[in-house]
Amino acid sequence: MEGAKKEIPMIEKWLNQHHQLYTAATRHPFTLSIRDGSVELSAFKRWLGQDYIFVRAFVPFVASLLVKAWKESDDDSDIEVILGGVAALNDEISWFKREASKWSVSLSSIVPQKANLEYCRFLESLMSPQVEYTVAVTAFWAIETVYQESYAHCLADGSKTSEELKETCQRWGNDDFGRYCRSLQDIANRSLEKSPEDIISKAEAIVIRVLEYEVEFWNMSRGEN
Ligand SMILES: Cc1ncc(CN)c(N)n1
Repeated sequence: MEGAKKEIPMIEKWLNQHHQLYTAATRHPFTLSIRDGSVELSAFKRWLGQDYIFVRAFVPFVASLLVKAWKESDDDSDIEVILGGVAALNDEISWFKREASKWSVSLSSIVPQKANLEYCRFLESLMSPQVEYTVAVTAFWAIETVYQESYAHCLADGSKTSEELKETCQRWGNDDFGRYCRSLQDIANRSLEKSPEDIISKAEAIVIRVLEYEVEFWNMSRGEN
């Protein structure tokens, strides 16, 4: 008997179609330099300070996503997965403060760079109630996954990551964070599957923008913008 042909989930399709951009975000020269042990400490510190600012802006975005999940999702477990993300962010903020003090980075005097401000403004635009849950949860998957893929690669076979940066890589590269990102991917795929064409196109455009913003974000570590 011939079995029903299974459709390729939307996110897998996009990862194939936008492979080059996805690789630019998840195999960026900054994280590759962490992986090969050649990273400049000044670049790492620049990233650390900028990311602290980003993470603070990320919290209200995730809070808005919880509201959308509560109103629009047909699966109660979505809220639990997203709440797990909020808990991880709570830990992340404490970790940034500890890590900044370890490297003598003064978080109160960090000036957000242009790429960071633009990314935070983009996050704010996604908080609008007009942005559908499907679009926002797909953006959330992309944002979290870029860090997961990038930092997991810094710990994978053949890496020469220094001992002092391994904890940073573990934060996003660990298996639990990987499972959490796969749960977000499942949520996004399920939500996309039920969505009309215009929402699917909107979500795809947002994923492309997230990947571009992530590349620009890593670029800041070079200190050029
Ligand atoms: C820019 C950026 N993107 C993603 C993450 C992962 N929460 C982060 N901390 N910073």
